[in-house]
Amino acid sequence: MSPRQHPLLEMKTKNPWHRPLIICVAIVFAVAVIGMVTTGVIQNRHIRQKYKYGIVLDAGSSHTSVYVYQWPAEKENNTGMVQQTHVCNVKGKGISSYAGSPDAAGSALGECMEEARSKVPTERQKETPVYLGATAGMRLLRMENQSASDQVLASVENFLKVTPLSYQGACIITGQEEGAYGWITVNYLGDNFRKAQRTMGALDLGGASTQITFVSGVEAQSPQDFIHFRLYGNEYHVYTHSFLCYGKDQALRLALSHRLRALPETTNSTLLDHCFHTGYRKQKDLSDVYDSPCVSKQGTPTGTFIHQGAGNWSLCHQHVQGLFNFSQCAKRSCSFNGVFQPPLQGTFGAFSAFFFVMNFLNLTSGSLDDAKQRLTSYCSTPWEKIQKDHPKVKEKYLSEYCFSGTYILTLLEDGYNFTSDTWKEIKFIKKIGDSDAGWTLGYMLNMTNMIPAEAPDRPPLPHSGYVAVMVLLALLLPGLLFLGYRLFRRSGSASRKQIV
Ligand SMILES: Nc1ncnc2c1ncn2[C@@H]1O[C@H](COP(=O)(O)OP(=O)(O)O)[C@@H](O)[C@H]1O
Ligand SMILES: [Ca+2]
Repeated sequence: MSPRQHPLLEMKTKNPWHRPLIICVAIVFAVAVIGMVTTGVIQNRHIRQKYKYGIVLDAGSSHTSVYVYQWPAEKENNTGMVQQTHVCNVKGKGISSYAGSPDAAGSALGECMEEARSKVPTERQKETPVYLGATAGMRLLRMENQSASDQVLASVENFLKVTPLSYQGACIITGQEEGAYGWITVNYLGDNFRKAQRTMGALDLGGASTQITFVSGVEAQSPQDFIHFRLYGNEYHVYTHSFLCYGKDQALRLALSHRLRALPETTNSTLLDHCFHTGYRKQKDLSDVYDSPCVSKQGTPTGTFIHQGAGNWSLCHQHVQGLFNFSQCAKRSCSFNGVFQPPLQGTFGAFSAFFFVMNFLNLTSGSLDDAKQRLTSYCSTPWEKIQKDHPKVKEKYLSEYCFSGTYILTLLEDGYNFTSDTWKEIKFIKKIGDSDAGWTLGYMLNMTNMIPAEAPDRPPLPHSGYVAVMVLLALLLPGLLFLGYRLFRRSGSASRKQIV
């Protein structure tokens, strides 16, 4: 008998699981899966593309840099999310050099501000905060001439106020803030706060001041040198000290003034300098040395002198040591000039001029003894050869690297008390990831309240993980249904066969 003729089989082939129905169900499932996958992907991309922006101007003693930061709008309290996307170095000197023509200080920022603005999408510009922080150059100008410093600040303020960005203020930050924000930057970028892991100390060397900042377990001897932070639910007891006049440019002036004192007061006398290369010879203005509150002077020395190199590292080292006072220390332990410093603890990130100089001299790795040996040979290299070997390096920097390298070794070893053993704990760094190490990022994080005192509540899965799980489930579900259907069919046809 043919199956067609069997009445029971006739009934089976007409059950609700007909082919058209299966096709319909399959289409609906396929559409649902495509819908879920698309939603997941679009949702994810949407979040990744929505950024917020912030701009910080670092008005240093030697020059101004404009930093642009960006972070995903919905993740601003997650550490590691803020990144530097652009930096622009303003042409010319630092804003404090405009003391004689304050009106020009603001407009000098024009090109870089335009460049920075172009990095921010137009629709975000109105809400993008702009901060200007001035450091030691302006601290010195304020000490010398408060009204000139006020006028320079007013000039940059007037300029920044009229940009389409959200101007938040221009101020001279304290040395303590400069140190603390540098420390926040390196530890934020290292993700040390969120992971509650050991923090890294921060060493910043500028032209007019230098900062040392690290976590210390020692009780505060001088409370003004300690700051307390509560970040992501953890407590940090941080020592920080800023030495005004101990940036490398002011230290060089101080060193020159010490040597000049020993010279006869006739004009154009020759100053033999062991921190400069043999063959280096330049006529300089005395005012270039003395025009600073960091250098003590009697009267206002005018005229010129001949600055002549005599490249000898150990004599230069001795001379540089003379810039520090190591004898007086009324506290338990000191760095120099009677300033309390607890024992060094942990690793240190050394940036800004610490990095520029040590990187140029190829001294970012190796031991302290190696560094001294290499510097000895570098300082004794004739100026002519140095120039020939580095034709593209700015002459001012090039002529000063022997002094700057010697100053850095002396500051770190004799000043801050690093030893041959602890030398390896110093990492000379320029950037962490894409962001420069420096105080600006920490400053912006603080001003925008982007580091919470308590760890934010987090969903158990990161967003990408959540999307991945959802997509996986969406793909698995129809597969399982199809499998179930096949099993159901198979058992159905088995029972039909039995009936047949
Ligand atoms: N390529 C370089 N080589 C050597 N020194 C550099 C280089 N670039 C910048 N510097 C120095 O880094 C220092 C930066 O200091 P700056 O931030 O302007 O001052 P401060 O922080 O004291 O206000 C200056 O002494 C500047 O000359
Ligand atoms: Ca600086």
